[in-house]
Amino acid sequence: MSTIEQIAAQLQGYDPQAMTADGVQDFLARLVTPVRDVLELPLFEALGRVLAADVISPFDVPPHDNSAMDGYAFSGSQLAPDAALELRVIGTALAGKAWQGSVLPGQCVKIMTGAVMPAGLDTVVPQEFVQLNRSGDVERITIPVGLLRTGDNRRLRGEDLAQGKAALQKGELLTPARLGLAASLGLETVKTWRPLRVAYFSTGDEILSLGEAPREGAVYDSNRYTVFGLLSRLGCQVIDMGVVRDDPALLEAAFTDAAAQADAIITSGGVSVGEADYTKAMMKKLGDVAFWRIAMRPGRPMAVGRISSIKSAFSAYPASTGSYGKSSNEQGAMLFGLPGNPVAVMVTFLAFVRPALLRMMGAKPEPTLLLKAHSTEAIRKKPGRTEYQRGRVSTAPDGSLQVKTTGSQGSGVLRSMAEANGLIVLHHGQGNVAVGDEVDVMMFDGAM
Ligand SMILES: Nc1nc2c(c(=O)[nH]1)N[C@H]1C(S)=C(S)[C@@H](COP(=O)(O)OP(=O)(O)OC[C@H]3O[C@@H](n4cnc5c(N)ncnc54)[C@H](O)[C@@H]3O)O[C@H]1N2
Ligand code: MOO
Repeated sequence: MSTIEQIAAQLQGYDPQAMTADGVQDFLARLVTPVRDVLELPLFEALGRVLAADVISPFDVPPHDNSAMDGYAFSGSQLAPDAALELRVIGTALAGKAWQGSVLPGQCVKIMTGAVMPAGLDTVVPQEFVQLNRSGDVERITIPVGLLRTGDNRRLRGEDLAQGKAALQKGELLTPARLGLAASLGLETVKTWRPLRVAYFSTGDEILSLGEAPREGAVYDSNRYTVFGLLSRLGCQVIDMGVVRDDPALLEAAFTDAAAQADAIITSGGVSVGEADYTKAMMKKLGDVAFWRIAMRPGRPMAVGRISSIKSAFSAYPASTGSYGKSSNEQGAMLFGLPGNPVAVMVTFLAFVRPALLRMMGAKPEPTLLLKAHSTEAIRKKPGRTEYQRGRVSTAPDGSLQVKTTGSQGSGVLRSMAEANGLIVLHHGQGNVAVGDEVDVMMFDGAM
């Protein structure tokens, strides 16, 4: 049994001609396998990579008890419930330099934010809370009654992170905050999974590459540019293979070449029922591929599977950024055969390909965050399919979120996609939307 057949057999009621959006996600989650090669990267090169191992804190953070305020450190056991506390100031503790000496009852030390707490002291009174009395060289403070409790304004050693504990976990994407956290532990490098290499090409005789003269019935290729952008935002290494004509020999060369170098291949076009389409036939010949009709709009037809990596003698398509060697995927490269229509490409990428690639990158799977916004207009929707409508979320005068579609929802209309900041997700069972109804929105956020 092929892998596709095996997964199909595990799923109840699998029907390639009637897939739901949820069913596609479930299938893909079973089909993809994560990369295995680990790279140890300096922090400046690790942004957007996925951790291949927990980051263990080599010490307590903060390393000492320290003050959270500019003020006076003292022993809180002297606080009385019914009397102000008067203390004599015997020195100053600066940040970066521990204060030496012992502090007796009735004494305190002026302290700066971040400075190490002097031995035996556990409480800090912020300077604006005290009354300062000076007589000659002697400084005294009075702390009003009822203002503080023992331990106030002191940050405890190990309060952020305890030595030996995981500060970051395997499978987490390295965000700016996580890079900062790793740096705060003094770590110069982190272990990450190697980046994914993704090859993509557009198919169709009517597709022009930029620089070609316009001709009747032909359109400029936009899909390679949107796919390039979406992949780059994900931190993938992209391999642009151009436009491939609807010719069996050219298609075979493109697929086998892509499979030999990439972890995944993304194509657009040729997955519907058009007559002069060799694309589907070639996918079938070279791989283990399912052809789906998905109950969704846009993005109805899609092909998914693996293309076996027959080694080509040489590659005409070197990786455009860096090189981490050949694909190590013995099972062949994942294939995502997206429909040709420009918006269908982007929607199927965001809904299905992106989560699948994140899994391949070794990232911990996280459900897509949907936020709720009130629709400013009525939207017609038939139950029985998932619709992704291009919309713009904004803040309503009452401070709540509202969303409006950005015009024509035709699956070739990129302008309304370019104006949108998210996709309104009208779920499978959902019907018409009335003005003011709450709808779910998948925000583009960092994805595009
Ligand atoms: N009888 C049926 N016809 C169609 C069906 C169907 O179910 N039954 N599905 C429709 C849907 S939905 C879509 S989407 C398309 C998908 O067809 P293909 O994947 O075979 O794509 P093409 O026919 O090659 O192209 C569709 C459309 O998109 C334009 N295109 C293609 N590639 C690019 C590109 N790289 N840059 C810009 N534009 C591109 C192409 O010119 C066509 O206009 O099939 C429907 N038909
Ligand atoms: O749904 Mo097709 O994928 O409309 O353009």
